[in-house]
Amino acid sequence: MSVESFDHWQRHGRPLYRADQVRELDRRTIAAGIEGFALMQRAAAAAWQSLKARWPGVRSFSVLCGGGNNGGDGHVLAAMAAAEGLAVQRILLKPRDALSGDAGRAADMATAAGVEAVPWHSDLVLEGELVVDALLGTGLGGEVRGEAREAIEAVNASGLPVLAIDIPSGLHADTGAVLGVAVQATRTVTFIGDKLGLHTGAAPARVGEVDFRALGVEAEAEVDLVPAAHLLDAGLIAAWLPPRPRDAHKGDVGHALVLGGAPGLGGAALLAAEACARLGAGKVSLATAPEHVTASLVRRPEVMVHGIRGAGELDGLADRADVLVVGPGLGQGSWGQGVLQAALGAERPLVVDADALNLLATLFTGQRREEWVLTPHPGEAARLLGLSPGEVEADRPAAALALQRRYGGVVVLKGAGSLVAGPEGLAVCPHGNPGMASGGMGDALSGILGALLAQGLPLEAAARLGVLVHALAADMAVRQGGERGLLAGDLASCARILVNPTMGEDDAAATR
Ligand SMILES: NC(=O)C1=CN([C@@H]2O[C@H](COP(=O)(O)OP(=O)(O)OC[C@H]3O[C@@H](n4cnc5c(N)ncnc54)[C@H](O)[C@@H]3O)[C@@H](O)[C@H]2O)[C@H](O)CC1
Ligand SMILES: [K+]
Repeated sequence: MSVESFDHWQRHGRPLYRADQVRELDRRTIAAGIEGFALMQRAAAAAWQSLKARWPGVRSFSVLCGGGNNGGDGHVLAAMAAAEGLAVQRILLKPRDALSGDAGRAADMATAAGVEAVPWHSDLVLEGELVVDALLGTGLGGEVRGEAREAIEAVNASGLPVLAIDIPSGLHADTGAVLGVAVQATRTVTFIGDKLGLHTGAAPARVGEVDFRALGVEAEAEVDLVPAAHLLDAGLIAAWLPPRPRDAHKGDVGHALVLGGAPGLGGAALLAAEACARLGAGKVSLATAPEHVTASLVRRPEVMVHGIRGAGELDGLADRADVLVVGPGLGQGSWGQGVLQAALGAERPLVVDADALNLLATLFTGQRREEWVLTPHPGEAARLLGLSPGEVEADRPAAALALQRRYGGVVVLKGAGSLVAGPEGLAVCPHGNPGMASGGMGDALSGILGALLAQGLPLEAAARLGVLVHALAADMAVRQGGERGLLAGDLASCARILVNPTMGEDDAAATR
């Protein structure tokens, strides 16, 4: 299989690789005739272009070079910048005689270009307008130790903007976990294979903007590696949205039933139902405790609200719907247990969230099915896996894949860099913001997923698209009104704009 076609990319997202896969790409490229040092020069040239694009007019910078090929990239970049008249402070973590192979050649190239080598020492002052981090790349093995740790702390303490080469030093290339300490980058330029660890875990808060540069490798190294994941981007929306027939009527575009809102917990289920309606389900029903009916109808009369004192009063509702969303405000008491039991008994695709997930981890154990989407946050994921939340966060890709293997269907592991694990593999959503860490956001996501499933999207595509739209909508809402006070309703309104590609943000502003 050659590099995935643009159409595949559009429908599945850009491929992401683990460090070992990128090394394999590297090996194949060299085997195809592009030698290692030439590759290093391509990487350095790409990094230099990226630096000038982000900081045009820069006249001086410091570059910290580690002892491996990441450092080698830094040396070659220093030589290129010096050739264009910049003042470069080239700091070596390891002396020249400790460098070998391409890294040694790179150091000699910089020396030949007249860039003095300054040995690292703990009270060194970083000079220049910005710092280039060429300390550690994909060769990082374990907690950062020794002078590398000191150097990373000095970079972060400098307050200077940072261009990270390949990956911010200290981040795990596969999991995005911080291994003791990690550089806080303004921009990360990464090569050959975009890396899974740049888009999940702690990475979204550390990498700044990711500038991926293929270096022309895919042409040389027949890429028949199965990517570790796909990066979801906005192109996916247009590729997957089902066209709406001009003569459509509400029966044609799906009926979703939201089950939740136990006594005293009415808001979450209503938020899910509202998001479901906003994202285009033809009909939305809400089965909730009787005390919430009036408030729900006042808030959202388009939703068909049914007050049920227990699952026995569902009265065929589930059979009349195309998809069930169960969990928002479900509670874990007898009302919620009965409603979940009924949902599990229905022959319908399910979106399972919140307390329904907690019940799957405690009372309804051993469940596994193909036609459902589970949407745990790290705490719910930990309960479902019998791990601690810290263990889940230490390797989010592994946790997402483990959940999918155990429970089947598709699993959305929410959090910074949400992950979607399904039969087609793993997808990562790099969008979203801390404003989403507030009540109702998860309810909105489950409603969005319900709407896309109700409109006929296949399970995994609906999950990938729903997570992407949810996060992009949150980013749009933040652009419009800031992070604090971002509400689920704001997000649902922005999500609606995103799934109507003809509408732009300014059109939407005009309709408010
Ligand atoms: N296709 C490609 O992958 C290309 C990669 N390039 C660059 O090369 C690095 C990977 O280089 P490598 O020599 O394998 O490893 P690093 O330079 O990332 O690190 C090795 C360096 O770091 C020290 N070290 C390792 N672990 C630790 C630790 N826990 N604490 C402290 N120090 C540690 C080790 O001793 C070595 O000195 C890749 O990221 C790219 O930047 C090519 O230039 C372009 C193609
Ligand atoms: K680096």
